[in-house]
Amino acid sequence: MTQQQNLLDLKELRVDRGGVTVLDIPSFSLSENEFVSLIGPNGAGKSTLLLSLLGLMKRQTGSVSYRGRLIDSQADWLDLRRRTAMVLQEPLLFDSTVFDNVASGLKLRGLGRAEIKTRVATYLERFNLTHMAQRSARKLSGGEARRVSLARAFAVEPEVIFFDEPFANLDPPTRQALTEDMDRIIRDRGIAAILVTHDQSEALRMSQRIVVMNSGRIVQQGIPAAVMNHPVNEFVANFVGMETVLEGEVVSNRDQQIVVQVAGRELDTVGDEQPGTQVYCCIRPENVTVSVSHPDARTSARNLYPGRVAEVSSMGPFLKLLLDCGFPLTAYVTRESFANLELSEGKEIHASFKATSVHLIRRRAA
Ligand SMILES: Nc1ncnc2c1ncn2[C@@H]1O[C@H](COP(=O)(O)OP(=O)(O)OP(=O)(O)O)[C@@H](O)[C@H]1O
Repeated sequence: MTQQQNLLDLKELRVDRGGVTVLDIPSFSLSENEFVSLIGPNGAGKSTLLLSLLGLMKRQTGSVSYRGRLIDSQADWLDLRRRTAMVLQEPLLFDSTVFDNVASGLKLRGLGRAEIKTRVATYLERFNLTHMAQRSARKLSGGEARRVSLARAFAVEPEVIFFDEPFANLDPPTRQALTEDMDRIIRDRGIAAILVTHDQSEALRMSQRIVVMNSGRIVQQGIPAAVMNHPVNEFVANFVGMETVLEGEVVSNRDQQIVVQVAGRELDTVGDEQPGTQVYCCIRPENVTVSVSHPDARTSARNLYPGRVAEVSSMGPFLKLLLDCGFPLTAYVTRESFANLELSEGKEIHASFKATSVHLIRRRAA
């Protein structure tokens, strides 16, 4: 794979608000075509980081470079903002038609009337808004208004796009439809993106990299499966919820009975995904059963793997077992089961879980 050029590079950023340091980031970068999600609890500094990357936040220290060039004048910041677009949780539409709202960024950038008309028509169509072009933006539902704000952002054909919880409070089907539309355009046009989200499924589905923030700092970043399966500390482990997340590829689908290939093994699950689809298989630790002998073949669990206990750690009333079954798998057992089964690190076991316990999330190709 060729080395991708960094689009954005941020160095030594410190932001103080009300005498308190709310952001302290030694470095952060975004590559060409990359999709990064920022996750973290309320107040972690995610929105402040987005605003800082665009020079929209007063900072104590820090520099931003774009395509290797330091941004060091007001004209440079304006040029950077012209190449980017931002979508916020609030659609912030002005009191005019849907068409005018989508056209607004293009007028600001000085495009001619004919070009604006064509461009707006293209993006209204891509976001399924053509039939409401002349509707008042004031009379839209929450989901429609978000669609308009997305169309407006994409219409300027940005090189980088920033999303600050653009789908919060939308019902799951609307959210799913919007993320799919957005994902398609991002891939088609090779746009780099940073998404702030509280929805980890969304972060998994969309991103090539997840950045976990807490108290103004980046505490971990990496490919989604690495962050989910190998949290660097207790904070990240608690925050990401400790589900097992495995990268795989669907190899067959017969009447929605799906087989996914994961690290050379086959996993049975259910769903609509077709062969060739890249997916994450998410398995909650409470759905994994551990036994020391081969369990009765008549169990309803479709997935059964020999393995061994790689690591044991305490989780209050439970013990958390990290199992090595050729792929990592996390399971919870009670202290009583742990003693009865005479489990210990290194012990050989069988792990099983039902096909219906595997939650599939489509994954962006690397
Ligand atoms: N105007 C302000 N004055 C003082 N402190 C502020 C101000 N705005 C934000 N902060 C503080 O900066 C920190 C980072 O806030 P920020 O909004 O970036 O967090 P976030 O991770 O985006 O949170 P959320 O998930 O709640 O949107 C928080 O501690 C917040 O209280």
